[in-house]
Amino acid sequence: MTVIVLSGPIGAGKSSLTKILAKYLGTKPFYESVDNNPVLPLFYADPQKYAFLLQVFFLNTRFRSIKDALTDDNNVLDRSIYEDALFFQMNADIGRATTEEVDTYYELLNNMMGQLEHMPKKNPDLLVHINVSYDTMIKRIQKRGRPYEQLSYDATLEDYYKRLLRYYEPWYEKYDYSPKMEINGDELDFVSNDHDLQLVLDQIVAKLKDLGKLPTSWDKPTNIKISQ
Ligand SMILES: Nc1ncnc2c1ncn2[C@@H]1O[C@H](COP(=O)(O)OP(=O)(O)OP(=O)(O)O)[C@@H](O)[C@H]1O
Ligand SMILES: Nc1nc(=O)c2ncn([C@H]3C[C@H](O)[C@@H](CO)O3)c2[nH]1
Repeated sequence: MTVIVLSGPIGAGKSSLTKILAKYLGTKPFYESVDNNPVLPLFYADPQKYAFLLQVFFLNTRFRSIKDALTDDNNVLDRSIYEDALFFQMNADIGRATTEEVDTYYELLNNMMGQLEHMPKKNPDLLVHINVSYDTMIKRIQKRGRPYEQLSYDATLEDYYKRLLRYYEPWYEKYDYSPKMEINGDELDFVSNDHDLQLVLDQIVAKLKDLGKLPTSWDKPTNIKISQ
């Protein structure tokens, strides 16, 4: 039984890999609230006003997802509570939260993280982090086409996205809730290239076997087409 959490910048491929991994390993995917998130378009239209509200929205859904996942013990999460503060701190650092909002946010987050310590399973089994460069990130954002994420919608998004990428490296180094591994999302096109996809899956399966989370005899499923 495994809980795998994915991480990585916007458009890195987390949702795509979550779907594939869940199918491949026979586990249940949990997706981030994006298309059903009423605050996200408000945030992009007026980040100053909505940064705190958006964070509380995400934090709440991520808390629910990680609790459910740690209970089910058979899940893949496309982003998780462990990444929440990265976004909020970055927004706070560029002046999008008051001191009171920052204090309230961290109290709430610490409270929630404290609750997780009382779960029978306390941590995920593996973090899979997808690294991408700025150019790849922008290409993927364009490919997916959410209007409010485009640079043409707001030219300051270039700085926002570049800044976000800079926050990921120290975040990954510091992350210690579980074993972790990185995927090169620039070089490996696991969405449209079956060879690359198999390479990524082989890396993840090898890591899970190393960790004793998959039996060494585990073999890839033969009855599903993973790229669909
Ligand atoms: N490795 C890849 N190669 C080619 N295209 C990719 C790759 N990963 C993702 N894509 C494409 O990039 C777009 C964004 O991917 P996806 O939604 O999986 O990213 P995400 O990390 O979940 O994004 P977000 O953080 O915004 O939720 C999609 O159109 C997807 O098909
Ligand atoms: N401010 C903020 N805080 C978060 O925790 C967070 N998580 C995701 N996002 C934004 C990025 C993509 O546009 C979109 C999908 O990832 O949602 C966030 N934005």
